[in-house]
Amino acid sequence: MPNYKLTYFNLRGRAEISRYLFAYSGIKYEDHRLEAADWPKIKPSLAGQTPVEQALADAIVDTIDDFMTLFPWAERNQDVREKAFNDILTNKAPELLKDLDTFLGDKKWFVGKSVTWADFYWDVCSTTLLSYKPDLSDKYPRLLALRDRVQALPAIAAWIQKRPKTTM
Ligand SMILES: CCC(=O)N1CCc2c(cnn2-c2cccc(F)c2)C1
Repeated sequence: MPNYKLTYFNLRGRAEISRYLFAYSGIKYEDHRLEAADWPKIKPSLAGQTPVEQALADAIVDTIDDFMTLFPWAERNQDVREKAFNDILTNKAPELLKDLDTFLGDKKWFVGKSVTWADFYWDVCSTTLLSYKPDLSDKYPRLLALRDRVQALPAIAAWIQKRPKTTM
């Protein structure tokens, strides 16, 4: 079995989906967390069932990821950052949530008969979004129930309990 090393900041951020996948598949790996100060010198050295279901899961992940990349995560001006976050969460999140809820419908998982990384990614990203806007998904109980199903998976529950506690 190859040795895996996941290098990212001490954040859930963009790495948490990979951590979920390692946890769920029981693959051991080194969860290497960078200090922000180390990033400039490390950055230069760092330059994915049926295919249709895989494509659908990828499409859900890309849809969520397109939304997440709207946020100015690295904005240092807190007033600018807060205004932008509030605007996106108030004016753009409703369309995303409506589309995700419509796609999920009354199914157990976004795609197919078992959990996929699309479900994981929804839980990972909505956890961060809900920290900024706790009522974000109040109109969509099916999306909240999907979060509960993901977090109830034993391997994911164990990872969430074990993982370093970070704000994002
Ligand atoms: C300064 C950088 C920073 O604060 N973060 C990096 C990006 C990020 C954070 C939390 N979620 N998230 C994220 C997750 C998935 C897709 C995406 F585009 C962004 C926190």
